[in-house]
Amino acid sequence: ATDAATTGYGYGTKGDYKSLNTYAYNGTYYLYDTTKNMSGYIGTYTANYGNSLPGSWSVDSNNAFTSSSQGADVDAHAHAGIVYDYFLNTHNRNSYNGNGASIISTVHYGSNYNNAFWNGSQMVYGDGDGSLFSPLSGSLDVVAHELAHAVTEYTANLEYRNQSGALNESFSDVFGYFVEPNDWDLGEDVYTPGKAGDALRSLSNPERYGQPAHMDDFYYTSSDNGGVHTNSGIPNKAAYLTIQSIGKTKAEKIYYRALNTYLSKRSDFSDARAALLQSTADLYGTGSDYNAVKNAWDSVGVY
Ligand SMILES: Cc1cccc(C(=O)O)c1OC(=O)C1CC1
Ligand SMILES: [Zn+2]
Repeated sequence: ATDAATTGYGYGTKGDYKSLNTYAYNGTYYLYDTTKNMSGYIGTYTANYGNSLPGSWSVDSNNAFTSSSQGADVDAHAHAGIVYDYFLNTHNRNSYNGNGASIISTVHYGSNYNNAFWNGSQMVYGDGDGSLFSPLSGSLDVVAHELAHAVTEYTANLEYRNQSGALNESFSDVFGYFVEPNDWDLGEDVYTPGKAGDALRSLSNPERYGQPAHMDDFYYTSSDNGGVHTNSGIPNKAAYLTIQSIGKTKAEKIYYRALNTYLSKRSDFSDARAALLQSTADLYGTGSDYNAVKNAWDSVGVY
């Protein structure tokens, strides 16, 4: 059989041209990227609107993934490659397990499914219902958010409930910003396609989308695993203040070091403050950067 790594192209869900790392096998082209220095590969599949995973390979007959139904596939594949490159180039981490594990994405999951998630083995994206969300792989910060859940699982493994769960969510939102730092919003590219200027969450103004930005407003609830998508506003605000003070380059190093070196499954907000202060001291000493991190967590009422 003739088979080889190829370069194809396609249009994302926004109609934007994207070059794609594909693979030719027996005259069919696959969203199968073997160009990275991984023991595995980056592969994109489609659930064909069903619920079985990973589903079937996303393929094309002429290496041009240009049909409208392929937009989500194109975005998931291209964005996964960008996020892989970010963790390797910025943090010297080879994939989510640090050892080149395959990055698998499945798109067209379910019907009008307004969610995206890491299921412990792979990323899964719904197409959205066209009102609340457009296909969720269309947003780079969403893909980074999901892959960051995998990184967290293989590092601190923050338990997905209460404060440790809100930290889990916050680290995913913060790495979503680090990968796509052109705004403080999360999911804005796929959230409410019919309405401009809004987002799923905001790091700079969590309150804008119903999240607390201070411990005084911590939301005690049994829903959403103890409000993990709500209370993440508090560490998110601290991250925003930190990045504004010490800059993205230093901030992303202390966030990665805290997650990879100091945090563990039951860590709470106070542990995150301590872990980020220790990471700052390790990397940059206890001068102005250290005081900026301290002030950020003081500002959100976490000591
Ligand atoms: C849209 C959505 C629904 C439920 C869970 C998640 C989740 O992955 O926690 C989710 O994705 C996000 O939050 C990403 C950032 C937009
Ligand atoms: Zn999440």
